[in-house]
Amino acid sequence: MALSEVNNDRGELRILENLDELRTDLADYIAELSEAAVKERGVFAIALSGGSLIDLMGKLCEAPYNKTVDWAKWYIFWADERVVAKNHSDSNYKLAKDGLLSKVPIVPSHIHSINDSVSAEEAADEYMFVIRQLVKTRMVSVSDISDCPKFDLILLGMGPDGHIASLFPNHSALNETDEWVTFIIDSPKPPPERITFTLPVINSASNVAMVVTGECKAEAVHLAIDNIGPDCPSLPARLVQPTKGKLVWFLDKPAASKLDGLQFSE
Ligand SMILES: O=C1O[C@H](COP(=O)(O)O)[C@@H](O)[C@H](O)[C@H]1O
Repeated sequence: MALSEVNNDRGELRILENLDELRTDLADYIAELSEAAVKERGVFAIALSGGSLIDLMGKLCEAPYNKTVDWAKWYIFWADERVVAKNHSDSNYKLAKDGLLSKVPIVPSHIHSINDSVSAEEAADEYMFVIRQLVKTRMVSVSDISDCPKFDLILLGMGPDGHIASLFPNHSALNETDEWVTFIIDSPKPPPERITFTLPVINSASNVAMVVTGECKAEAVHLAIDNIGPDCPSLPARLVQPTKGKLVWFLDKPAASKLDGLQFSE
């Protein structure tokens, strides 16, 4: 069972005993949001990240979720992507395809991955154009405050440096407010060329889940969540603040180990 609490404006914290419990809680959460979105809008627009997230979503490929989730109503996007061939081991698309999308009955035309045969800049522009068309047809909702797409759920991981999607600490992409998707060619973590949702898009989502595990991320979790006063660095993860949507953190105990005021009994 999750140790769950609300930490002021930093969202709901769900701290799970171990990775198995986290996987189950995350699958339940995604399945519930999918059901609610399909009931309300007829579709579920979900944006994935790469990294450890896909493995942590693995329970969705198993019973009961593989049978109970309305996969035909899912529209898949990526919060960030590395600009490499789709069959490259660095591709977030390949990771999701191998670990999830090939194991459940998602409609292939609902999978909106980037064009991997153009430059990072062109890939970002094309991807934004695709999202714009889907906003027009309301497959993706629109935020009434920002005019940004309002995804039903954006799933984010976080690096030990506090980066989310491909928004890295102190990078100018963090300041991009005009575009929905931007590109970088100097990622501090390889590969260097990436496209990424911008903060306004992330913060316009109906739901944002931060899925973070492992002790190497404990310090970044503390800096992203705790009230650390005026010296608070502008850690990308701390800038995830959905305007009207709901933010939930899924943490295992090692990732949560440096949070203020939490004590775990052995
Ligand atoms: O490079 C990336 O890293 C982050 C974090 O990955 P993780 O393996 O530490 O969970 C990931 O969320 C992002 O999508 C990816 O491109």
